[in-house]
Amino acid sequence: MAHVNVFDTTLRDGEQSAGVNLNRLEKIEIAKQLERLGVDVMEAGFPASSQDDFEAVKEIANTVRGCSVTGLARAHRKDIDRAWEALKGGAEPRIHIFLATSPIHMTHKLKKTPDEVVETAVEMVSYAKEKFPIVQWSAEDACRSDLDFLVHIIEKVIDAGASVINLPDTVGYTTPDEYGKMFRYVTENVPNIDKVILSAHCHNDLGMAVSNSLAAIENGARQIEGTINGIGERAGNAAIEEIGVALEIRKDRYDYQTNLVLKEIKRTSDLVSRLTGMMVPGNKAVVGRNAFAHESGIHQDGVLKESTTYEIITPSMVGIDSNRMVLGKHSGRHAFKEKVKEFGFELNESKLKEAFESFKNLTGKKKEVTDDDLFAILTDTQTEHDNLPKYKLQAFQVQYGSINRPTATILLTQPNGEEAEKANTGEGSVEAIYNTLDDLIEGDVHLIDYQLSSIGRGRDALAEVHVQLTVNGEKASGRGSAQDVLEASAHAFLNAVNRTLYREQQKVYQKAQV
Ligand SMILES: CC(=O)SCCNC(=O)CCNC(=O)[C@H](O)C(C)(C)COP(=O)(O)OP(=O)(O)OC[C@H]1O[C@@H](n2cnc3c(N)ncnc32)[C@H](O)[C@@H]1OP(=O)(O)O
Ligand SMILES: CC(C)C(=O)C(=O)O
Ligand SMILES: [Mg+2]
Repeated sequence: MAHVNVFDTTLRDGEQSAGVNLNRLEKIEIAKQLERLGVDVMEAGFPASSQDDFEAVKEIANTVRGCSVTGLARAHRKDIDRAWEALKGGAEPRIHIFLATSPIHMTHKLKKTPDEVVETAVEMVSYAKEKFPIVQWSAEDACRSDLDFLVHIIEKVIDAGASVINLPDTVGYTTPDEYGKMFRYVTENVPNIDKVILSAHCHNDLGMAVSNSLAAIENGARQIEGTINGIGERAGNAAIEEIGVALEIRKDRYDYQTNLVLKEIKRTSDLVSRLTGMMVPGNKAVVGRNAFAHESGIHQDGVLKESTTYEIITPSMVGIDSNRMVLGKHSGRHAFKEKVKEFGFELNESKLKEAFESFKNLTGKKKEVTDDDLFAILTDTQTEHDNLPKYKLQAFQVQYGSINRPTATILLTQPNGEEAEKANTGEGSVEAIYNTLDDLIEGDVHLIDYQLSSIGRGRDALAEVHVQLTVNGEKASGRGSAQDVLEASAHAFLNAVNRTLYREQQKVYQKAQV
């Protein structure tokens, strides 16, 4: 099995993401985590670009011992000198010099002829080699370069002392087939190519960075460059976690290994996301919030029966505790039943049906039904007495205006099964509801205490109301939850009244037993 080095450039190309600016301490924290992740080389920055970057690269080089630390430099003596000052204390000082080789870059940006570019590259690699034991040279914009020119310049820089040659797809233009062929061509045509490691560095402008990196490996690359979460210039770089997991999951096809500790992926991803402020999209491969989440009933049923039906990666492999069954509009009974069990409830068939209906009802109103919501539904269903005569809210309407007295109209099923409707007013909407319920309920009911809280957060969080009443002089408490505060208030009131009804019936039953 061939070994592929992982070269992480989160702290250099990743930091080039528009809007990202890491301070020294943040860079060091990420560097320590990259070491834990098992990368072989980390590019800590571009020392000549600023004093801050210089300090960060220096501190990382002097601290990290588990992998090689490198820094970027243009083909300029002063960039190379600065890089040496920053990196010389490292375990294995290594420099990364780049110079563009495509006609577009040479003509318009560098304003140099191809011969001048070869001359500069050779001169700078030789100069760097006087200081650094390892010199990596990159042919910037390699994919839009003339292949025979690439072969020529690569041969020269190897002779000048480069030990790693990187062929970047700087603008994310290439396809896997083309990128693979470029590596093959270079391998077959550069006479001294066996003296170096070939490296792939892909950008994601056309969404092919990971596929291109894998194609490069299959065609001779023994180092892949990328970033955590795929952050980087423009649309980003190849995501290292995706390449690492693809090599592992498809080892039937890719006979290569890396030193990556896959279990560290989740933590690394979280840390990079938090410190850079680059949020990971929910559907991002391997580390997205939904990467191990199942919402549709058929998938949930399949995964509950056998996880491999719909999961090709085990969450624990990348440091995620477990998959997630998201209960939502598309979920079915199997997953719901499982959640009921997980929460420790034992519902009989009719209660299970009732709870499932309440849940499905809620999915029509809320984007995501959270565990807290579900817990509330299940607690309500579990603690509701079956088949007992009770008051049940059928429908209600509240009219509220800043200048009118609020009015509630309520339709209720009574314990005898008949329906009754009434309307009344109050100082506020809740009081209007309670006054109306009072009119509809037999007996003397007084509200002693009312408390409102929300279950979970966000605009669509469920409301939970707890009340204390006296019903015919007896204290009773009640609880109700609903998406609407007024509906939760009505449920809580009726819940307390129904509890006193239940107590009455228990007393009658106990007397009959005696
Ligand atoms: C593909 C990549 O990701 S390359 C890395 C890109 N990263 C960055 O640019 C981030 C850090 N960069 C910086 O802080 C600044 O650009 C600096 C400090 C490096 C240079 O700043 P300035 O001196 O103001 O130059 P500026 O950035 O405007 O222009 C770049 C200059 O470098 C030259 N240049 C570009 N690449 C190279 C190279 N590989 N070797 C030598 N010179 C180069 C350009 O031709 C231009 O030269 P000119 O001034 O003679 O026209
Ligand atoms: C500096 C080089 C390697 C680079 O980032 C690129 O070409 O994308
Ligand atoms: Mg790049």
